[in-house]
Amino acid sequence: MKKIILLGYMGCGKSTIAKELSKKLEIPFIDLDEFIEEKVKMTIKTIFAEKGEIHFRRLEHECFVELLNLPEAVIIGLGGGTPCYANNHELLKREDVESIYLKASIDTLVVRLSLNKSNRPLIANKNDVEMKEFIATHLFERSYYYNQAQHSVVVDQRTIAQTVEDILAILA
Ligand SMILES: Nc1ncnc2c1ncn2[C@@H]1O[C@H](COP(=O)(O)OP(=O)(O)OP(=O)(O)O)[C@@H](O)[C@H]1O
Ligand SMILES: O=C(O)C1=C[C@@H](O)[C@@H](O)[C@H](O)C1
Ligand SMILES: [Mg+2]
Repeated sequence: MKKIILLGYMGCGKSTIAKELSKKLEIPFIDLDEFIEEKVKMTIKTIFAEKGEIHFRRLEHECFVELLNLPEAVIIGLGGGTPCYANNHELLKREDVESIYLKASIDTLVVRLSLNKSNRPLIANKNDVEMKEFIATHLFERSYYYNQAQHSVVVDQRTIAQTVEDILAILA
């Protein structure tokens, strides 16, 4: 069965949008970050701190493949970095998936992330000015991978409900 994959930078709204989409489509939603945390019984923050990012990226790839191999239809919300490592971006092009990039501007990301950054290890220790600089560079580096998705929707100035409608139109 087809998998619907939502991807994009931290804070673009993957988890929020996927939850709503899941209600509308009556297809279960699995958040890759949460799946990883449950599997190894550690938070992402602790995995980064104790095992390092390379270990996390390997685990993330294995878990992503495991979810793609599930027999049933599911909505998968990727981690912010998932498409950018381990050739995961190639998996976004598979025929049995619909991959959708939630495209947010730097300003949108700064607003959304400044509200809740403590659980996001890559930005947890940055002030607002450092965070904007970091996001600008990082988003530029990552855009190539995000743009490998089959579809993209701009999420700036859109409510959660509007973005869900935009995605439903793509899937129709
Ligand atoms: N229109 C909107 N669409 C989606 N999220 C929004 C919107 N407006 C505000 N938000 C908020 O943006 C924040 C980030 O959303 P969310 O946690 O879903 O992002 P994410 O892409 O899953 O991030 P991460 O990669 O860190 O898991 C949340 O606090 C959410 O409520
Ligand atoms: O953008 C990233 O590289 C990350 C995003 C989060 O979803 C987590 O997967 C982790 O904090 C790394
Ligand atoms: Mg999320």
